[in-house]
Amino acid sequence: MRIIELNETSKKNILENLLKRSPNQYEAYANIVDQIIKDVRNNGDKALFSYTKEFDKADINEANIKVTEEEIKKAYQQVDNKLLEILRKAKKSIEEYHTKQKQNSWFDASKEGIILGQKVTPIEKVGVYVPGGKAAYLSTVLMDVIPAKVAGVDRIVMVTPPDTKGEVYAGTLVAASEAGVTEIYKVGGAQAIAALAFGTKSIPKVDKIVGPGNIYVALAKKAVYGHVSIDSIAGPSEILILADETANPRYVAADLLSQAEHDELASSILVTTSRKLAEEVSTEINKFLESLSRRDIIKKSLDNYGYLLLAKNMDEAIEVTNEIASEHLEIMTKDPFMDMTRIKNAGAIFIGEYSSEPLGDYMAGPNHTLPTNGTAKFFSPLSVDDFIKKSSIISYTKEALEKVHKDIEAFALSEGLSAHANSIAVRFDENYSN
Ligand SMILES: NC(=O)c1ccc[n+]([C@@H]2O[C@H](COP(=O)([O-])OP(=O)(O)OC[C@H]3O[C@@H](n4cnc5c(N)ncnc54)[C@H](O)[C@@H]3O)[C@@H](O)[C@H]2O)c1
Ligand SMILES: N[C@H](CO)Cc1c[nH]c[nH+]1
Ligand SMILES: [Zn+2]
Repeated sequence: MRIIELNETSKKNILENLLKRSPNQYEAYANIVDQIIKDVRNNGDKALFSYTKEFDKADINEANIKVTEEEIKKAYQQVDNKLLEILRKAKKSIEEYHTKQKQNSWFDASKEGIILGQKVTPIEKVGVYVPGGKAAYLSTVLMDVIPAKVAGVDRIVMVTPPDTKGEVYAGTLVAASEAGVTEIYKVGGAQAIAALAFGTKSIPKVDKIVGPGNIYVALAKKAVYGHVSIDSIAGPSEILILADETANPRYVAADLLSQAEHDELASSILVTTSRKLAEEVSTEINKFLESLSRRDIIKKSLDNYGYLLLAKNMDEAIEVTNEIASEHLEIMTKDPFMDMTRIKNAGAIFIGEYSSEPLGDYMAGPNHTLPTNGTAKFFSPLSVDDFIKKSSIISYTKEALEKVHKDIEAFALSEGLSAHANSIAVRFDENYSN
């Protein structure tokens, strides 16, 4: 991996290169995605089955699209007990963490004659996309479904692409059942997103779609936004490690490699004040690489989007870290908690040398569906908030309204809205009494 000294030009070039990975840069795929969505909207199941045949090479029809109880039972028989135990442990910590995010309705009656409040209601029907192309994402099932359950969502509809035999990986089915999914359908890609957004004979229309996926899925979510709500548009994985001379180069190298294996488009960046550390990390990466299974993906991702960046001092290191706004940020410095207080933009922050990123992917409890491609500047991790909505509550007695009625009427008239003014005034019209 190359070592690059930070200056204005190198910073600009790196930021531009990283943004090439954004779903916003893939308009070339938009035509095919729009066509798939239109087709599913107009032709329902027929289009859905035909795209599943074309892209997933699977024969799916009305009779086999929905995963049955028998298929779930069979999946449990196929899954190792040890894995089931691990899934349950992960579920417990994800549940504990997300329960702390829960917001309650509140009512304030502290002013005479007035009750104001906020009523929290779960979204009724949610669609969860679980990727099924290049890898099985059991952990993503837990991360996307558990916050919906904690929020109190009634109906959780999961979609995931089938294999060529028309089946879904047993581990994915078990994770879905453990997490509490209501129903599972064997469809993927843009066609699955369109089906959830508009409904077909086999698949129910939902109110919101969440979950990561490839470029077709990301663009389809973007296209149906407005017909349904969506979470953020998750792009390829990212890690940035902020480290000084006290960091262990082996740990830094191992952690950079962990996200590189997700995708050729994943990005892995070290920002350090120590040239010695950068050189040692480069050596350690080469040593580890030989023993890793997804070497080809890792090499491509490191060649295109891997950087060892040398900063003049911690101020410059933190400034570029905030500018990149990485999905995952690890801090391995002398005083990582103090440095964390200066971080403004990051999806998840891992503090200290024993908080390696995969801990957050699987077990710690916080969500691993995080903002990518610099969107941590304005987006947050998937959370219970994504599965609720709020209604404002307003209740005034006659006496309370009387104190402000003249102000409201004047305010309304200043906007030229006499019917608004009238709706208040009519209640204090002395010619009529109730
Ligand atoms: N951010 C996160 O939390 C997170 C978690 C897990 C996975 N991911 C990401 O999700 C992505 C998963 O992608 P994937 O491809 O493995 O699975 P996927 O399920 O997203 O995509 C597979 C589907 O893509 C469609 N497709 C494939 N080729 C097509 C074509 N030529 N035209 C139209 N549609 C086509 C097919 O319908 C297929 O079912 C990866 O980029 C991974 O990094 C992110
Ligand atoms: N690191 C990914 C999110 O960027 C999530 C994941 C799932 N499995 C392993 N990792
Ligand atoms: Zn990961």
